[in-house]
Amino acid sequence: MKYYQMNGCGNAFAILDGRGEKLSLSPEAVRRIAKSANADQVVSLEHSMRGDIFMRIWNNTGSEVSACGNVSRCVGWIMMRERKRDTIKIETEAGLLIAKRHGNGETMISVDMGSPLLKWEEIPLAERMDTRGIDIKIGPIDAPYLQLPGAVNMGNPHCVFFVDDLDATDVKAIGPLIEGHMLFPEKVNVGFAQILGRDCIRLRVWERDAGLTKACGTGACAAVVAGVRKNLLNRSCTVFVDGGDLHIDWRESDDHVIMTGPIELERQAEIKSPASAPLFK
Ligand SMILES: N[C@@H](CCC[C@H](N)C(=O)O)C(=O)O
Repeated sequence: MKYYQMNGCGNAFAILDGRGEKLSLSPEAVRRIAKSANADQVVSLEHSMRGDIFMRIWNNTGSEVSACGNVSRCVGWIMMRERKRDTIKIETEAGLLIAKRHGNGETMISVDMGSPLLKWEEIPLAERMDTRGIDIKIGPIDAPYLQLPGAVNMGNPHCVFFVDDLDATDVKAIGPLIEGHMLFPEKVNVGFAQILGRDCIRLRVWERDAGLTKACGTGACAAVVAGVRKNLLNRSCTVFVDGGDLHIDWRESDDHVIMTGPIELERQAEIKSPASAPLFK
């Protein structure tokens, strides 16, 4: 089976091509592969009835998830190379994604991430609330230093705080507190965005079940959607993450969010089984 180590803006992945055999990974196997590859997420590729490929995704702690923006670009690139095409349909548990090569750049890929889900029950939240600014405050009750994060589902749940100074924000302390907050029955990815201009933000994301990563693609989409809904941002926006830049377009014409960014192939090998993935290292 083919095995890849790739990253999208520094968000690191171990990708196993399980199309040749029935690949079923236990949470323990996922954790072991992720640890040995130093990956944030582990992905298996399977045959698809609806698209060119089916992509199954796990966080490095072993939980299965329906969406991952950065790995969608990586899988799109693998399939573009295999099929010698510039457009690929990727089936996920959250629906069908279309990946396209962007411009002439071999490794710049755009993915149509579909429409954001914005109703409270779609996030999901535990109770009815205006998702443009949900009722969470951090700090003293009469002078919170962070409050009213926007909530957005991009195939996975996100909440996004807009902060004055990202470097002064303790993402590693606040992230886990909010990740498991009782308002989020499925837990949540927690974004911290600093506005640099109406078309430009800096973003760090404490990812659900994976911790702080160098980039979160769905997090970047969610941050722009949340910023537009608060009238802080334009619909077309550059997002500076710790591992690079992503460009996000929340299209007015069809409500779809288009994410564009780079991918990098770090290593590739033929392995006998998932158990031999660590030997590759
Ligand atoms: N790195 C991702 C998101 C991965 C899933 C997330 N941790 C979750 O549990 O929802 C991205 O690029 O979108």
